[in-house]
Amino acid sequence: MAITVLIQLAYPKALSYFIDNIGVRNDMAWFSSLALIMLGVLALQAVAATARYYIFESTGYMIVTRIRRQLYAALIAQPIRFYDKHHVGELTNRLTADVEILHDTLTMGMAVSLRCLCVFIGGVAMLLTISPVLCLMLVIFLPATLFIGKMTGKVYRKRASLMQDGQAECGKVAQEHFSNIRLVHAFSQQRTARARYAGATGHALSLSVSSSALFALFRGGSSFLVYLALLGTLWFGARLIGQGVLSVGDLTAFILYASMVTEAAGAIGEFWNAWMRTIGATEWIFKVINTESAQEAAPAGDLHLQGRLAFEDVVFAYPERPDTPALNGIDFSIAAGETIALVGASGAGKSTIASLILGFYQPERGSILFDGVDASAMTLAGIRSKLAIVEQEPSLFSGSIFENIAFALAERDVTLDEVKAAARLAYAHDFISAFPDGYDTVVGERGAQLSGGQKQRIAIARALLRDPRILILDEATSALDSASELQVQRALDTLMQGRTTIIIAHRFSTIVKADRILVLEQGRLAQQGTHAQLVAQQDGLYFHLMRHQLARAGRE
Ligand SMILES: Nc1ncnc2c1ncn2[C@@H]1O[C@H](COP(=O)(O)OP(=O)(O)OP(=O)(O)O)[C@@H](O)[C@H]1O
Repeated sequence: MAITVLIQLAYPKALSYFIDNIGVRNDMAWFSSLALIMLGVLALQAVAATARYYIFESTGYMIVTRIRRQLYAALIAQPIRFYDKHHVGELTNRLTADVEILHDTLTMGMAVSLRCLCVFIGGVAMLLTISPVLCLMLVIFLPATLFIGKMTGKVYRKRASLMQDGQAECGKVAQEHFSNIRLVHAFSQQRTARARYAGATGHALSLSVSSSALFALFRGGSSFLVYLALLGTLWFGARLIGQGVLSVGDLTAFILYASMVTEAAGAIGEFWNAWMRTIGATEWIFKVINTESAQEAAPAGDLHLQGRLAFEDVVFAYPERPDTPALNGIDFSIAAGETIALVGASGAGKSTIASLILGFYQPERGSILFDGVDASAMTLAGIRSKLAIVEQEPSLFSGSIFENIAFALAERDVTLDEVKAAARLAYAHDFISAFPDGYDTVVGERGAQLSGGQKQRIAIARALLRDPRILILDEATSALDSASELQVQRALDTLMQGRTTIIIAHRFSTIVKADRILVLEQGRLAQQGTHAQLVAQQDGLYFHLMRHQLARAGRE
């Protein structure tokens, strides 16, 4: 950068020397060698500019990648309540678009403004050496340009933050419709989807357009001031030449330096605006990176659990609905190896109990105990290393079947033999082996290339590989065909053997088989006992629920 700036600054002076000697020297060979020297210098400048461009661009990419990784790590570490507030589409947009803004500012913006600052300082020094009197002309206009830049910069910063929020909203709307594309088509909601996206992009557009108006005003105003300054210099310079104080070459050099300096001042002002825009747009990123939860979670440690679990007077409300407790004074204990069915109407709090066991949220009051020890006295990673969940709609990643099963163990590499052993126990080995690529079969996004029963058996194999002490099963409400159902049930029976199991149960057969049933009603524990004990209480909620379920089964 130093080379390019020095050459840029030397150029008008050389030109002035050239012009003033045209009339004095009449030696073509001298002119030719001077022109050759200038050509060489210009070539050197081109090489230096290329190197500068490369260094800034590549450094910018490295910084942006680093920030993107830090943001991703911070997002992944955020507690589940963060994801209740922020939509996936919004977050992916922040990860790409917001971070990208940094790249432009950090690369060309930074390179240009640093160069401009050097050119500005050097140019002012050259102007002063040529004619301090003429400099007065510029002194009147420069502060005005800088002032405009500073004022607009402040407004930009606020606007940029709003603009990025608008873009994030667009990402959220798009992602929501893409991920529910089957539903959108099935309900012929393409037009609504288009309208919602048009609404979101329209809002983002109006924010961008009003920012462009501000930018245009800044550009127009500062370029008017620049030309006004040059015109004044020309007028005043002509008078100085008439008085014999200044040569034509000096005035030419002065004008070149003056335009260099004003251009540099304008570019610095523009960079200032861009910088403010970047700060505004990236405020959110750094806020997330610096949150406490973004810090590395405590390691799992070597926790030994038998699998006893207890809730003691647990009260909990979701952060989004602080005034409506989802659980209210829940009290129960489960012995190691016991199978518990959680039953209750929709919204009674079954999934919330599972979320609290998994440490997705912390109780507001009361405690959760593992083997008699309060969960708050253990590390979350330690507790989770002893837990596994099989979801209602098993989540699979778009990688291979091997990767999806091996996902169970984050802390160490898993061998193919271990994965195969888990798949065999989950009755999944046969169908996996029947695929041409076996365990390397790619399952498609969210496991789209597998049947419901196959996905469930892969999820069961994953849980088996984890070898948990406590197992949480969210029973699928949608029925599989009977052959598939049988295989899934056999796989589940293997998985549950010797483990404490909490089932969010929907099927009669599962509920009846459980060692104990916890009946929930609007966040409270209404009843608990075995099936036989509970059906005996004919005025109880369980009796009512079962009658309802059996009547429905009869109708089906
Ligand atoms: N993330 C959330 N934010 C705010 N409220 C929530 C959230 N998840 C659930 N709730 C509310 O908490 C209450 C208990 O919900 P929960 O999902 O535990 O019920 P459930 O018994 O599992 O229901 P279902 O059988 O329908 O899955 C409900 O009133 C529900 O609306």
